[in-house]
Amino acid sequence: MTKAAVLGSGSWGTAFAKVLAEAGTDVTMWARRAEVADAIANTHENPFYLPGTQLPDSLAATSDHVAALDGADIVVLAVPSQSLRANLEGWSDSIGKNATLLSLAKGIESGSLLRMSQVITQVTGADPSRIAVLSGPNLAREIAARQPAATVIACSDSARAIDVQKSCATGYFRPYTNSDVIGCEIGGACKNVIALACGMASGIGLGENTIASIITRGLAEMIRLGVALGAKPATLAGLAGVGDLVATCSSPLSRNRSFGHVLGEGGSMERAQEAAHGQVAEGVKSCTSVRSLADSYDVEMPLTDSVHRVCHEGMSVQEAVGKLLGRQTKPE
Ligand SMILES: NC(=O)C1=CN([C@@H]2O[C@H](COP(=O)(O)OP(=O)(O)OC[C@H]3O[C@@H](n4cnc5c(N)ncnc54)[C@H](O)[C@@H]3O)[C@@H](O)[C@H]2O)C=CC1
Ligand SMILES: O=C(CO)COP(=O)(O)O
Repeated sequence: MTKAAVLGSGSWGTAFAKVLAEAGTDVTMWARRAEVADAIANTHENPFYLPGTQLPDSLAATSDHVAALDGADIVVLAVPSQSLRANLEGWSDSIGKNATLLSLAKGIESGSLLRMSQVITQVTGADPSRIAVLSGPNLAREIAARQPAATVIACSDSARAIDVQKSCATGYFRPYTNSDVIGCEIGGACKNVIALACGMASGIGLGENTIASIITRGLAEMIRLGVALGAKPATLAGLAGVGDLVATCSSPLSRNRSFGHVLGEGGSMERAQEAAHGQVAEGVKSCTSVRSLADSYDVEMPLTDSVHRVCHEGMSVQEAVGKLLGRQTKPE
């Protein structure tokens, strides 16, 4: 039986641990706070991040990372992007030498501008062939309710991708393998930024034409950056690109879209943060790192730049809209 450790017990870590357990994998979750681990282990619910969802009895939980990692074939990294490095530094020595490291995080590290798989290689020294990424239209609450969805598992080693695929395939969760790690990571990080833009647009009362235009031009930005970094355009036309963009930009369940909506309504960053109830909206930090990454490759990303200006330079959403539409006209 495949054994997995899920490190991070937020909404996606918990929902994905449930998927793994329901696919027949032996799963132990790690939570930073003992009260979260205790609640999962004793009440089979995570009242802090996924209230109301019954978790499988077989799902174990602990706040001791050494115990969670003991014998794990698959190590699922389910903490937010900006805290992955610091966490991994503490976990690295306890990770099995042949374990597959599966990243769930959708962001680009601030400062270093590294993708999550690159952070993992840097901290653990693991060969890139051991690192996999899972990304797709996977809003945690819908997956927890067993609503059908598909996803992508990207790994340069196809045998490992297939092992991970088998560990999480269920009657409602359909993972596809892909060898394009860069494409999946860029899709996941960029769609959060574009979802913030869609939320901002809906917050100031704009309708579906605007949202569709942002999604489509956001996709163009994502493809430009991805291709510059070595991604395949087909990956970004798939579940980890278009698929996740559509889900995140359209759903009120998205934390990024909701965060942008509050800003569009005229709320402050602090108000938007409060409304997120302690959950992460990755695009708020990644808009800056994606923008810097794009700059360093001479890639134009005007929507991403506008999201950065609204979030971090005090530009109003109205001003950002005016600036975007005032740009020189050009061919599609
Ligand atoms: N929630 C969702 O629907 C989905 C989320 N993701 C991605 O998964 C990643 C994790 O997101 P969620 O589980 O949704 O986040 P969350 O905000 O629900 O929970 C974050 C988890 O990380 C922990 N955490 C926060 N800062 C930490 C730190 N410094 N050290 C250790 N643990 C820390 C929290 O205690 C919590 O357990 C993010 O990159 C997100 O973009 C991907 C797909 C779906
Ligand atoms: O990544 C997600 C869906 O695929 C979740 O998006 P949010 O982080 O915006 O909720």
